[in-house]
Amino acid sequence: MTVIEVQNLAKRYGETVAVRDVSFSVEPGEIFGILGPNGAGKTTTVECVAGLRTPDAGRITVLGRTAGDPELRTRIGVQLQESELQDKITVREALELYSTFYPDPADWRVLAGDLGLNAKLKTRFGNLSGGQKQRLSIALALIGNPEIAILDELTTGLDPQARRDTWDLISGIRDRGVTLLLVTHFMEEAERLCDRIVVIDKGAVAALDTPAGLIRRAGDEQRIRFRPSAPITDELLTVLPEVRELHREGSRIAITGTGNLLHAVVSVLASNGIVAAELTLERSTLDDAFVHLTGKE
Ligand SMILES: Nc1ncnc2c1ncn2[C@@H]1O[C@H](COP(=O)(O)OP(=O)(O)OP(=O)(O)O)[C@@H](O)[C@H]1O
Repeated sequence: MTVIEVQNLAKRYGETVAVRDVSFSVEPGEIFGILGPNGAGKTTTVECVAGLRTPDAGRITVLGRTAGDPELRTRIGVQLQESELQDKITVREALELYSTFYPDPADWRVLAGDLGLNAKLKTRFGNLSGGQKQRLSIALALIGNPEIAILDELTTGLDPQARRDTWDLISGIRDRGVTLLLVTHFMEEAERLCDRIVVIDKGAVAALDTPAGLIRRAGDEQRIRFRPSAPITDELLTVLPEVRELHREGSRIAITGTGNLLHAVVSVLASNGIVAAELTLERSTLDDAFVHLTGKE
């Protein structure tokens, strides 16, 4: 059974069209990413899935029910960008309070440990750093042992180590069978975590694919750089069908091309008795795919 089904979602705020036409479906146990430039409509989309906003048009079903159905409240964990906690509440109080909202809550002590909050249990929310607030909001999204967790900008504000720890935590949650819907700006995060990604641009779907599939769409272009051990002519390499462009950067040569570029270039050099020193190879990344699809850096 499809866990989340979004069909032709549309939502506007007054004159602003936030979501024009978005459709996607999420399978059980998937980590499904929503990627897109600022203002693309990502948060509005997940808020509609979470039942926090009512769509103007389209249909959303979650676990077989219409989004917003009160029965879904305890089955979905939501972490949104803005936390609604009061400044005076301590971390421990928040965790204990949220545990009482659910029929089968997780052990908040374990979650606090997993999210590195143990030393902060007595700290008031208002005195937490941005990263600590973020970690608490992730813990609160997971505290009800949800079947689906919706995480919006999950690692924004976290330092690189905390971000990696959170990725491990997310992978662990998926391994327990939870389906995850992630909104993210971080390409590395999307590439590392997501099984599939929908790219939303100006309120509509620009692409829906696996991270590798999106990267392929950006073109299979590669770039190699090296320093030849002896002078060579451009023609030696530009005649190769794999080579699209050759530049000289001082004593180094930079080549872009496709297919089995590295093998083709190194073979020609070797047959001419030339060694490619300081050789590097770069491939398209999800960043390239994103720019290709949305035209935005
Ligand atoms: N409550 C609101 N009232 C009016 N306009 C809104 C509201 N929330 C969002 N918008 C507008 O709707 C559009 C989509 O916003 P949304 O927050 O869904 O995009 P987003 O892709 O999540 O953006 P970001 O990456 O910046 O968080 C934007 O133009 C935004 O200004």
